[in-house]
Amino acid sequence: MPTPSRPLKIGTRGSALALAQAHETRDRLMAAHGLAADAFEIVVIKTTGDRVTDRPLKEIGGKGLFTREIEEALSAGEIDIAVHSMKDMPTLQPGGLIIDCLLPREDVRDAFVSPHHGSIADLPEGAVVGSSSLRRRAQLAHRRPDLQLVEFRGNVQTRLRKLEDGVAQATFLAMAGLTRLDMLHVARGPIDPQDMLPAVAQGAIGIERRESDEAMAQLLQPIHDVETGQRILAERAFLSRLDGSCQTPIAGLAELYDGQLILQGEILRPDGSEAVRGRREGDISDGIAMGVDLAEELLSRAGPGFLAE
Ligand SMILES: NCc1[nH]cc(CCC(=O)O)c1CC(=O)O
Repeated sequence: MPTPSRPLKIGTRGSALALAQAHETRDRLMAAHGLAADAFEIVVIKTTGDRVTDRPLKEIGGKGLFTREIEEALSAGEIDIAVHSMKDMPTLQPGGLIIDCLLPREDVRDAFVSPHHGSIADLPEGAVVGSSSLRRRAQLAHRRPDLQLVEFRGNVQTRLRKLEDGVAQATFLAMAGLTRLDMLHVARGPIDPQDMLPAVAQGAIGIERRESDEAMAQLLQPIHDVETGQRILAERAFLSRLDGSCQTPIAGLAELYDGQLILQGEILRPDGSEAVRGRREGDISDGIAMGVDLAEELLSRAGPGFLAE
């Protein structure tokens, strides 16, 4: 347990969104345990993904671009917990580390952002759309093959400036990130998940700890959201069976209705020429099996080589 002489160290990236997520985690821990802010220290860690901003993410390659340095600090005991966007997390954590605490999930949807157009359907033929997300690029190309796609990296402010400068007519951002940054006003609105199925774990914050750290497990337990955990488990089982890397356009969303789990998944060719989509419905306790099963169905319908572009 944190004491005034030894604050609990929360590791995070330094982006505005990452800091908002670290603060949300700290605030929930403060409320759950009646602790003051000075019982915590937020430790900002620069990752490879933060350092290299001039190249598309897929060129830098490798898993955990935004997480490796943070996990190294956690393993070394330099921090006590790490706060992550689950969307950016590889399906397997390094030995000795575990994520078994998920905060209540935010809006899972993507947002359409554009200065002059209200929706994807409103975009004129041949319009330029900026996105560095392989999934969003493939989904958009599938639906609107006439549009032109350009790489769009950088933080929210950078991307908005590019829109103002006319580099592109539209882009996409996660509703969750905009909400947490109090920037929902920049969005035209959310995109229905049936039109653009979100990334696996979009909108979910996960808290990683050392597996051996029982005191931390107890401290985190009251802020864990069980339903979010069940949904993320099914989505990540789906992703894991697809061996999803950041080179592959994959979307997945689990929702709970009346104690039933509904899982939707989609894989696409990077150029959007083909999309394969499926759905499973079952008992909440079968989430992992449903994820694996849906992945296998999509793989077999897609045929060999679909994901290896
Ligand atoms: N890959 C970057 C990233 N990781 C998590 C979010 C948004 C917040 C979330 O989905 O939890 C974003 C930005 C975006 O997609 O707009």
